[in-house]
Parts: sequence; structure tokens; C-alpha cells
Amino acid sequence: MGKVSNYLKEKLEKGEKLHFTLIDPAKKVDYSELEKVALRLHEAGTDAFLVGGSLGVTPEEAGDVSSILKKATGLPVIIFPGNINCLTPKADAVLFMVLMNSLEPYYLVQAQVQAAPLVRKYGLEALPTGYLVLYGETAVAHVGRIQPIPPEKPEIGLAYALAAEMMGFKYIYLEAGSGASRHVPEAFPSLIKRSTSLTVIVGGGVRSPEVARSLAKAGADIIVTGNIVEEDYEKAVSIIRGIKSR
Ligand SMILES: CC(C)=CCC/C(C)=C/CC/C(C)=C/CC/C(C)=C/COP(=O)(O)OP(=O)(O)O
Ligand SMILES: O=P(O)(O)OC[C@@H](O)CO
Ligand SMILES: [Mg+2]
Repeated sequence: MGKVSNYLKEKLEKGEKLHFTLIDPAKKVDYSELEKVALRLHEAGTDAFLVGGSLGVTPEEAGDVSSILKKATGLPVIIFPGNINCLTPKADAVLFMVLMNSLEPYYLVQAQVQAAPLVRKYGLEALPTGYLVLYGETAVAHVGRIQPIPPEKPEIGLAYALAAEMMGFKYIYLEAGSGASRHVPEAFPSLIKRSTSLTVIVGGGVRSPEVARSLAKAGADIIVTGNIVEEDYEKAVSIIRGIKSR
């Protein structure tokens, strides 16, 4: 097993709930500010950084951001790819994702075929991840051409999760969409955690410690926040504390 998956597994086996900080290199990044924010979030207890975006990320930007985060904190940097342009050898690992509810063959298999030789060449650890985007109104939903999942039907989410597990994935990422106005309903992580042995990642529209805590309590192993870090990183600090102080 790779270094990053071991790091995550050890923490999760101790019963810890984890927090990932998403940094989108396509947003205007002030590099000295980034170092300061990274240090603050590390001190607050974030467990790893995700680096990626749906659109507009250059490999150079992904590389620069990854190097800064690694140098400042020593935490794992995991690429969260909207496409192969997000890949960089400066990161430690990549969420090697299949967008399971996409209607587009590219996001089901072709992106992975394009990515695999690069991932190998760059020495990135691949974290096999089923990616499910619930709602239709965000950048990721548009770019990934998804078929939305009815929020009152967690059993449909479970069917995808079971398929992910049977196909050998280790992680399932339940995504409301970055900046979404509603988060993933608690019933999704709850049902999936009870019925599979996947590591459950939940993100999108998490804007308060209460919501983060209730998702973690329901069954999410890892909570991701992105936009809130850009808006006011002290709010992200309180979300991390909310997750860690259950
Ligand atoms: C295996 C590799 C390299 C690629 C897989 C590619 C797949 C399946 C991508 C899924 C579709 C997709 C567009 C995912 C994007 C995920 C992501 C990085 C979201 C971050 O948020 P943004 O969508 O940038 O949101 P903002 O609007 O907040 O910037
Ligand atoms: O930006 P937010 O809404 O926190 O979403 C985080 C992440 O799940 C996006 O893919
Ligand atoms: Mg983005």
C-alpha cells in the first residue's frame, strides 16, 4: 500500500475523522498568502491538501501550488483532477477518479487512460475513487455532464457505492458540487458507511462546523472544504475544529 493511503488508513483506524483542504490553482493565488493559510490550517488540524479545479488549471500552477503546500506543512498533497491538466509530479498522490454518474465516456474511462501513463511517469500514488456528483447546478456537474441523483434517494447512491466497491475502488467521494447551495444529505454517507467498507469522502457546500460535524457523525470519514478557505480561512479553521472535537 502507498504512503498516502497508509497515512489515511492509520488515522481512520484510530477512529479519527479527517478534513481535506481544497486549493484551486485556477483561482488567483497569492503565493505568500497561500503559505500563511496552509500553516494556519495545518495547525488547526487539516489532514491533507487537495489541489485541483474543473477548468483553467495549468500543470505549472498545480505544480507550484503543490510545492508550496508541501514545503510549508509537510502534509500530503493529493491532486483532485478535473482533467489531466491538473497532474503534476510535485504532488504525492492523485484521486484516481471515475465520475460514475457521468453520461460522457471521457469521464468514465478515457480520462483515466490518458492519465494512467502520466501518473506512472510522475510517480504519483493513485487512490482509486468512485466520484458521484449529486446536483446539477455546479461547474463540476456541467463539465462532467452528470445525471443528478435525487437527494431523497440515498439507495441510488448506495447502488453506485456498492458497484464502486465491487469494482475494487477504495474511496467514494460524495460531491454536492463546489460552492453548491446545499450539501450532501446525511442519509447518503450514513447508508454507504453502514453497507460498504469504502472510505467515504464528502464535500461541496459545507459552510459550518455543525454541518461538517453532522456529516462526520452520519458516516463521512473525510470532509472537504474549498470555497470557504478562499472566502475566510478562519471559518475553515472552525470547521476543522468542529470535525476534530466530536
Ligand atoms: C484520473 C484523472 C486524471 C482524471 C479524472 C477526471 C474526472 C473523472 C473528472 C471528473 C469531472 C470533474 C470536472 C471534476 C472536477 C473536480 C474538482 C477539482 C472540483 C473542484 O471544484 P471546481 O469545480 O473547480 O469548483 P469552483 O467552481 O468552486 O472553482
Ligand atoms: O468548495 P466547496 O463548496 O467547499 O466544495 C469542496 C469540494 O467538494 C469541491 O469539489
Ligand atoms: Mg475551481
